Amino acid sequence: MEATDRQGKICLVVGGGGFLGRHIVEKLLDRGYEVHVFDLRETFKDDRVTYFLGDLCKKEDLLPAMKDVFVVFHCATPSPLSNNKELFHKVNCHGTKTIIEACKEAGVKRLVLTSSASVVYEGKDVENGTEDLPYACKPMDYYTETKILQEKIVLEANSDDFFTVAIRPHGIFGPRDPHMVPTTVRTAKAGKMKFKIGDGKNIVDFTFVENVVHGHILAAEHLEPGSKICGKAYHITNDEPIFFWDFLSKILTGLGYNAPKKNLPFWLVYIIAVILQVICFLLKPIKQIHPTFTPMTVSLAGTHHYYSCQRAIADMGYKPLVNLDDAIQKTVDSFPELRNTSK
Ligand SMILES: NC(=O)C1=CN([C@@H]2O[C@H](COP(=O)(O)OP(=O)(O)OC[C@H]3O[C@@H](n4cnc5c(N)ncnc54)[C@H](O)[C@@H]3O)[C@@H](O)[C@H]2O)C=CC1
Ligand SMILES: CC(C)CCC[C@@H](C)[C@H]1CC[C@H]2C3=C(CC[C@]12C)[C@@]1(C)CCC(=O)C[C@@H]1CC3
Repeated sequence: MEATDRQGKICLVVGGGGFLGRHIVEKLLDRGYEVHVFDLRETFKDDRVTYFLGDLCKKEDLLPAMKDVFVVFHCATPSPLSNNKELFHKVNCHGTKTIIEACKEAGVKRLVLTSSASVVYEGKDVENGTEDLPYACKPMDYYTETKILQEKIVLEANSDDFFTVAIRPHGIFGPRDPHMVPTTVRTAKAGKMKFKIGDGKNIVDFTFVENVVHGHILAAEHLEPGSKICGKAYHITNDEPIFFWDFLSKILTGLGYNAPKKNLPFWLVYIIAVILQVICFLLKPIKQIHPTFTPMTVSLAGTHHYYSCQRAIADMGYKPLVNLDDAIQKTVDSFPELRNTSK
């Protein structure tokens, strides 16, 4: 899309106050779009942005933000590492249906959903998985369960006059990441990162946030009547699968922490995670506990899960903008507050 074509076009980023959402906002502004943000919370101020505070589950909150909008990016979610079944179903399912209703009422024609490559993951190895893999029959957590439902809702809404596409990133990291890097450092600081889970040879995709943003904007600019991307899902990765524990070790050593050297059997850690899950379930009426080591996180740490992005390369001309080594360095440099000062 030419720069002149972008002028006057309004993009709405639902969840634009979050990690990925704010990076999408910044890149849209750089490319000359007018940008609205819709979020529960105002996490930043920018005179170029029109910020709407509200709950995406309420159509009356959404409609003012949708006036004259060219495309909606929906990247809102409750925190993926929480375990609130009701909230996940409310926001990711009911909320997404509400966004679609509001789009149609406001005359918005394009919706780009941030889905997740994890919609096909159920704790077993996925090696170079394509978008044709079936959805997970037994999702490992409520987050994944509702991301599957959400993607189905959005892709099924695609029609001759309402164009939708789902972008499936995997393992997003980068500046202002609230999940990956802070959780890794917190775990290391707690002395729980002394061991690798499994043999340390499981291969995984980690995707730099700027590459995820690039995939989203490419999709929005290809989302036209008759386009082959309409109603489809696309994996967006760095296209550089890496040993899971090599990636974490680069992040940890980059921030001055020791990388895990020894190994623990995967099955042993998994059994401990399951026992922890049962204990947390029993204690729920007394106290909400969110352990770092859950069956899901342990499985992600001990199995292969990397995906082919050939469909995005072929259909949208996607190509990662930042390679993994540069991305890791940019990320480490962006978290001075997480650096190990005790050495
Ligand atoms: N972080 C990762 O590694 C991956 C994330 N994703 C997807 O990327 C998207 C963005 O994820 P992150 O940026 O990491 O999440 P985040 O937690 O940083 O941002 C989510 C935003 O959604 C907003 N939100 C939540 N409920 C809302 C509601 N009811 N109304 C309005 N706003 C609401 C939050 O306030 C927050 O600003 C999500 O859809 C997630 O499923 C997909 C693959 C990997
Ligand atoms: C405690 C260690 C064993 C793991 C530390 C790193 C983890 C916090 C991250 C490693 C893989 C990440 C991941 C996600 C969140 C953070 C990790 C578990 C997601 C679940 C985020 C939301 C998604 O859509 C899928 C991601 C898969 C990878």
